[in-house]
Amino acid sequence: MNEHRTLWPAPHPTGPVRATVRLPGSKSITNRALVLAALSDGPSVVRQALRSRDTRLMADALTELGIGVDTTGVDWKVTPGRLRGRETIDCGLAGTVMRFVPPVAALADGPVVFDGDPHARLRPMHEILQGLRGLGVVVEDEDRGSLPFTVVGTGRVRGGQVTIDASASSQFISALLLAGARYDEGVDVRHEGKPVPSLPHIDMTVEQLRMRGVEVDDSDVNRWRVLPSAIRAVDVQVEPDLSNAAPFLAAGLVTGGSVTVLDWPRATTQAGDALREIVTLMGGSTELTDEGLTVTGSGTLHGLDYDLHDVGELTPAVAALCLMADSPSHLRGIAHIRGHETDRLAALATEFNSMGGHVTETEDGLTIRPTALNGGAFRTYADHRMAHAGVILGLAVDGVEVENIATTSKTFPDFAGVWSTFLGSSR
Ligand SMILES: O=C(O)C1=C[C@@H](OP(=O)(O)O)[C@@H](O)[C@H](O)C1
Ligand SMILES: C=C(OP(=O)(O)O)C(=O)O
Repeated sequence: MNEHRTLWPAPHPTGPVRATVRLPGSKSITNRALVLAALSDGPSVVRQALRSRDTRLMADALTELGIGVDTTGVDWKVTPGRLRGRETIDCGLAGTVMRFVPPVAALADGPVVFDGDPHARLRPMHEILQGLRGLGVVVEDEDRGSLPFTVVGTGRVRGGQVTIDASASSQFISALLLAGARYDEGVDVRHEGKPVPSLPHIDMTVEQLRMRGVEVDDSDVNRWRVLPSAIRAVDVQVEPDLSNAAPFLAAGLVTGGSVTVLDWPRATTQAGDALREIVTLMGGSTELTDEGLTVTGSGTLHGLDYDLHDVGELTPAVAALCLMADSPSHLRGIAHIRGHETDRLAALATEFNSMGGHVTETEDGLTIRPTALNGGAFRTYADHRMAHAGVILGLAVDGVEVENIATTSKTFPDFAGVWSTFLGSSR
C-alpha cells in the first residue's frame, strides 16, 4: 500500500488524560541557529537541535554549500567555511529552507539551484527573489516567482536598501535579515503591503542576530536594518517547540485532564507561547512553573473569537479545538496560511466537514459551528499540522483515522510513538 494512503487510528482516550511530556526542539530556532552558525566567524554548537525533516534539510543544504555540519550527536557542531556554488539544494517542503538559504547561497562562489517537493513549487517565493535582486543578486527563475530557481552566487553581495511585500510570509523578511550582516552594505528592508504575518518569528530572528553581536534596528514599523558586521560564533540551546505542544496541551483540555509540557520557557519569541492565552480563553487553566507548563481542562471548551495573524501556524490545532467547543468560533487574520504546507483554510474546512463539522472558509479565516462529530478518514495533504488537527479530533471522537501520520516528521521525530506513549502513560 502507498505509504501516503496509510490510515493511522488516532488514539481515543476513555478518561481524563493526566500526563507529562518532554518535547523535541524548536524548528524555527534550530534552523535559524544553523544558518547563523554557518555564517559565523568560528565553529559553534547548536545544543539539542531538533532532528526532523526540516532541520536535516537545512543541515544538508548548508553542507552542500561547503559548511561543516556534524549532526551525529544530540548537539550539532557547525564549522563555517568558504561558501561553495555549483550545487543543488533540496528544500523539501520547508519554508525555512526555501526562504533562508537563497540569501546565503548569494554569498557562494557560483550558481546554486533550488528545488523541493511538488507542493513546494506552489509556495510563495516571488517577493524574496525580488528582494534579493534589489540587493544586487542575480536570480534566474524564468519569471515563475517560485521553485525551482537558481541563485547566481559571486562570493559577495552589495546589499543596502530594498522594499518588498511580505504580507504572504514573515520568512521573506527573516531571510534577508539572517544573511544581511554579511552583505557589503548590510540590509535595510522595508515592507509595503497588507500587514506582515507572524511578527514573533521576525522578533526571533532579530533576537538571534543580536545574541551574536549583530546590530539590528527594528525601531520603525515595517522597517528592519542590519548593519554589516561579523556574526559572532555562539553556542545556543534550542528551546522545546511550543507550537508542537498544541496536541499535547489539547489532550488535557479536551478530556478534562491535566498535562505538563516540561521546560516551557518563561520568556520566548516562539509563536507557540500564545497557546497559554488561547487555552485560557477556551476555558482551561494554565500554570507556568520551573518544571514547565501545566494545562488543566474542565472537559468543556468555549468557542473563540481570535486573530491568529501573529501565530498562524497554530491554526490547525486551534481550529480542531474549536470544533469541540460549546459555542461558535471565528478565527481571523490568517489568509496567508493558504500558502503554507497546503491551503490550510481549505484543507481544514474540507476535512472537518467530512467528520460532520460545520466549518466555513471566510476571506481571512474560518467560522466553526459546533455539531455532533463522527469518525472516518482524516486527510493530511502532506501537512504535519493537519495531522496534529486529526489526532486532536481523535481525543473527542472514536474512529478517527489519520492519513500519512508520518508527515509529522517534518518537525517532530516519531510523533505517533510519542503521542501513543504519552496517552498511554496517563495516570
Ligand atoms: O520563520 C519561521 O520560522 C516561521 C515563520 C512563520 O511563517 P509565515 O510567516 O509564512 O507564516 C511560521 O508560520 C512558520 O511555521 C515558521
Ligand atoms: C508554516 C509552517 O512551516 P514552514 O516553515 O515550512 O513555513 C509550519 O510549520 O506551520
